[in-house]
Amino acid sequence: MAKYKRIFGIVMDSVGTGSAPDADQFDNVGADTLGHIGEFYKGELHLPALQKLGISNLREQEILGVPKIEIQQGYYSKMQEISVGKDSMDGHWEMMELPVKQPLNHFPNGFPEDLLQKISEFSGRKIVGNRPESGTKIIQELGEHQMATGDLIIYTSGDSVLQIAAHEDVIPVKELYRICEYARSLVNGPEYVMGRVIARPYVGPDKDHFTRTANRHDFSLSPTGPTVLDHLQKSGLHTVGVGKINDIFSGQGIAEGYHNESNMDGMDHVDHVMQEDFTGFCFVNLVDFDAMYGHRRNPEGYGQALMELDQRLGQVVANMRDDDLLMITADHGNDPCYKGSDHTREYVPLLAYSPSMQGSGQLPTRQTFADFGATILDNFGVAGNGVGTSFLSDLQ
Ligand SMILES: O=P(O)(O)O[C@H]1O[C@H](CO)[C@@H](O)[C@H]1O
Ligand SMILES: [Mn+2]
Ligand SMILES: [Mn+2]
Repeated sequence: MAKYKRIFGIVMDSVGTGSAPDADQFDNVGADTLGHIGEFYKGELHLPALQKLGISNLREQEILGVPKIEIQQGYYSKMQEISVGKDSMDGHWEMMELPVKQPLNHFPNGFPEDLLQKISEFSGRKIVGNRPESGTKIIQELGEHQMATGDLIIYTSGDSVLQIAAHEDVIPVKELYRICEYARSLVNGPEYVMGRVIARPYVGPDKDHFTRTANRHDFSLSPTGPTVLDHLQKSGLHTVGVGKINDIFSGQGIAEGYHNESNMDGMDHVDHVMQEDFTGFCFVNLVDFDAMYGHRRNPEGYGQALMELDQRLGQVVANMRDDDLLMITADHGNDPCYKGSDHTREYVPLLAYSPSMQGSGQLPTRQTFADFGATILDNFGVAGNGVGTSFLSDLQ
């Protein structure tokens, strides 16, 4: 019989905990999402629920305002990434035992002409932008032009992403999705292989009032092999995806899915799923940390969002059943105090708690995010891709 009947895995998107040993290869030495937010708050960052779970204990240096404590609930550690990229897809796929080993295409100098021409012909629209840029900056710069001309705003970042920004009144969301689906078909290989095509709709009257909407949609590369989610589903276990999870795995291996309007909406979905009776795995992504604060280099907003989540986590912990396991982690870093506007190559936290645990303490640092998925498979006695190492027997 499974040790835990229900496993809840919550990914705090981009909440890294210090630069990874290979950060130099990404020009990210010194990045530390949690550490720098703590410093920014000068001791006023309060995360009591995460603190009890060991969020500071897992670090060499505690988060300012969140002292290390002696008795933790459950087990804590940190995980290192082996995927070649530092995007959400890399992180989540690796957690599900499918690390991304093949480098994907990046376009730091803009997309090739042939690709853009095809998108232009398909959509009947001209293309502007075509460079790596922050999504909020580029709509401020080109949004009014788009309103006047109907041109598509296409841009990228340090990740393997092709993003299309479109004002909802000028290019309806449905049309934008169709264009993105077409663009997706162009970057599935063999010539170009990209992680994600992302629809970026926004609204607003003018450049000082544009806001992006929750109609964002990610069109990911389909998983290139079976994932932990597939293995679980094939073995008759229930799988739930909350937030971006469904997009990241192209729906593969997910039986029940929820779209999040925000982090708090995501936590409402968690509360809802916690009331359901099932045997299996609920995989949750909370993207606001990344999209609203990390890429925007906004440490104040980031800290606020962490404190809001912390309150909700306190309730989750209180509502857990004895045979529930909660694991909290992240998919990459995005230090809001770092240069640029891209993700940062960092360790991610790993917190594991069940009310049935008798012990607590530190687990060895995980050499790959895949240990997360390997532990879930081990719990249900299901064979996987053999990539990670289960820490199930350490949870006592
Ligand atoms: O600046 P915005 O549009 O939020 O884009 C960011 O979001 C993408 C996906 O996380 C990243 O690759 C980065 O480009
Ligand atoms: Mn992410
Ligand atoms: Mn991101």
